[in-house]
Amino acid sequence: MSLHTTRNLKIHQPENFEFDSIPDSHSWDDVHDHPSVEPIGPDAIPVIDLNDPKLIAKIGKACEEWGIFIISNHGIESELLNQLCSQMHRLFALPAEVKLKVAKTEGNDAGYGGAPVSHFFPKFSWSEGFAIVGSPVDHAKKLWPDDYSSFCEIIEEYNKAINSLGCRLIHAMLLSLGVSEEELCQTPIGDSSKVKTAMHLNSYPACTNPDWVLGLPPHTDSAYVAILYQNGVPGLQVLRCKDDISPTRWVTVPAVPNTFVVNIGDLLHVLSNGRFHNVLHRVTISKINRLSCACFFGPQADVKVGPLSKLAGLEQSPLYRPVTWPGLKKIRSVLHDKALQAIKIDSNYIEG
Ligand SMILES: C=C1C[C@]23C[C@H]1CC[C@H]2[C@@]12CCC[C@@](C)(C(=O)O1)[C@H]2[C@@H]3C(=O)O
Ligand SMILES: O=C(O)CCC(=O)C(=O)O
Ligand SMILES: [Fe+2]
Repeated sequence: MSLHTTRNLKIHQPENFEFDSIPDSHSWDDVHDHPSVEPIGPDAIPVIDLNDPKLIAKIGKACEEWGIFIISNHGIESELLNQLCSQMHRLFALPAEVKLKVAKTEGNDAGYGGAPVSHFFPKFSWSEGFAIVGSPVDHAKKLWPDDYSSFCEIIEEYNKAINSLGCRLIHAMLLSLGVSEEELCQTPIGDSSKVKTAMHLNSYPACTNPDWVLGLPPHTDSAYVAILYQNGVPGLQVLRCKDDISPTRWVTVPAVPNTFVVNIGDLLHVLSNGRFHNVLHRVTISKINRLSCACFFGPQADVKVGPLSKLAGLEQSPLYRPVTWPGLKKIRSVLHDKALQAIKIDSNYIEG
């Protein structure tokens, strides 16, 4: 079985995944750096019903204490989710040489390849990804010259549905921070015309020997927030730091049918002046193929995001300097997990 890196994309083609003993290139030394635990007792990840009368308080608490929660009763049809899943299957089942026609290129987020964050790690991730920014039509035409429209239609329909869900969630998050209905539109994030989305489709091939491989290395997302659909197979884990009861541990996020996982990214941590937790997460692998679709909500390219003046006022001084989303991604591409430290008010990092 040959292993190869394709144009430095840090991905391997699915046909190369069928080996029993894991090659050193894919075998991580630190998968078991902390124990993996189930989401029970104090580690039960909050599940929030979108129709809960106490929605705002519950979302606020989950964003502060966890940075991740599961949302039920979201109103998105399961039929649409099944269609999204079939399109993801269809995409990742294409031969490697076809997928490589839409490989990511330097400086461009969109296209087929590994996650940019994987470049900071010495080992390969057991996954392939496809990022969609704006319309996927040009890429879809290259993938399926004779039938690209079904993919584009499903992506567009899903994008609309997830956008309105995202706006409702962001609205609730801002209210929980004490921003009033009137003030919402004056914040960069409360004005939905200033929010843009990007999608990341992930495929994690089944692995016969999954104990030392990782689907995605530990990372935070750079956006405000991500909404994740998973195909019923668990794999996502979040880091919970040492507390009175337990040591630092990886908590497995359950894959509850008909729910979405919502997690806080760096920009909402900045906007909330550190109140919302930008949760560190990773993906483990199992003997079943897993598919997921992460939808990232972030500001339009020219919008600068800093701590809300309401939160960074007299009592608490602002912790971070304002940044744009591309600006933050660029700093992350150099400093990786030290990026937020670099935009702290008291840091002397100068963007190059
Ligand atoms: C719009 C985005 C958001 C990206 C970059 C670009 C497309 C791919 C996204 C991810 C997905 C996987 C984790 C991450 C950290 C990565 O490496 O690629 C994300 C990154 C970010 O959160 O910045
Ligand atoms: O597949 C998952 O569960 C998580 C994916 C993820 O973290 C990402 O795309 O940023
Ligand atoms: Fe992520």
